[in-house]
Amino acid sequence: MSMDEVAMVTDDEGRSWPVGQAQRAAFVLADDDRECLRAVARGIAARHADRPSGLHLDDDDLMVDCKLRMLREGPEALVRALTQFRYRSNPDGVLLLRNVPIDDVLPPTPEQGNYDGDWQRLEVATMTQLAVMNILGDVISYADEKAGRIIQDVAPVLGAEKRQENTGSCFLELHTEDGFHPQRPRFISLLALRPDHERVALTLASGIRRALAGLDGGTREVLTQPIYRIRLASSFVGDREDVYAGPVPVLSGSPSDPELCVDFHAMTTEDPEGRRALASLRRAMLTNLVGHVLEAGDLLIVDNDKAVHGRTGFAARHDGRDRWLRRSFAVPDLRRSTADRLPRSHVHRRIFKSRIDQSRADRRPAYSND
Ligand SMILES: O=C(O)CCC(=O)C(=O)O
Ligand SMILES: [Fe+2]
Repeated sequence: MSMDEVAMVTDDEGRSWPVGQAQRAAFVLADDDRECLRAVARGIAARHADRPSGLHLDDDDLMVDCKLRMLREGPEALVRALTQFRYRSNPDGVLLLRNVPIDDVLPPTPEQGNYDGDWQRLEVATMTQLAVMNILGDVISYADEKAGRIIQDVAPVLGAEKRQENTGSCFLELHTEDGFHPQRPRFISLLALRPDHERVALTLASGIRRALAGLDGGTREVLTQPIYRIRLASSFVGDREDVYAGPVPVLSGSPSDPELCVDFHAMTTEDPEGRRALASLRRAMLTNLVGHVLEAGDLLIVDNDKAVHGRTGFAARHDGRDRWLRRSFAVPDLRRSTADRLPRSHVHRRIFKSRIDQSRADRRPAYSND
């Protein structure tokens, strides 16, 4: 799509919304900076070449190395842009990096949504993403989700088309990532290895800084009340539909520049005013959408405190060349979750245990379905 073109998005209620270009917040790496970053990634990979596959990437020393090498040898303009985004965010709450290095030869898109091959076959993409995330914050993952993988795969899974999670391929409603989690990510990155065949899957985002102007004072006030509950994502609890976190407010922090935690699919409230306020917020956020069809080498960073994100539908072919993104998370301070991680691990322990698990466990999880 060109800079001027405006796409339309139809949500799952059949209403259409215009989409601006996420490219207005794009940072395009110069070719020599891309090659510089590739060399940084390969250097890190070479020093950690012996790491086995599996949960190989969950190691403090690897994260230390990523940060150090990026600061010492990475492209200065990129480190500057990432650091500024960390401090200041921007009106749309997204930063699109383009011309990011990835591996020349890619394995087939994983059919079951998880890449189980050797990480070394994706060493450039893997270490580039970790290098970027280590400038934005402290990398974290969640044991409940995709087995706690530090880098997760986002690919369409046969039979999951209608799911409101990243294995699906229907319209994915706007959401804060893991808004129900006590240590939800501050930043999410989505690095594209392959776009969808027809290049119609628009990754969408909308920033609260823009949407706030569309909300009257009364609505803002209601949204700051802790009256909302969020259903835990199916990626955490499987088919259970009755596990909720909260109550929480939708808006918090500075009244003029608030933080946002919302999910237009999984959030509910019993309060009628609260429901009206949520509907107004959804309209305001859909009025301020930006979107981008992620191409190979595009890395979209979402500020998960300032923006919601989602995706339009697309058709998967299951031919090994379907859309394939890789995702990772960062929090501002890993130490906040010390009690919930093993020493030197960046994987947060499970927050959900089924009733059967609980009868075996001594310690209560943060949420349960009791
Ligand atoms: O597929 C996309 O573009 C976004 C998926 C998503 O919301 C996620 O993986 O968190
Ligand atoms: Fe998401």
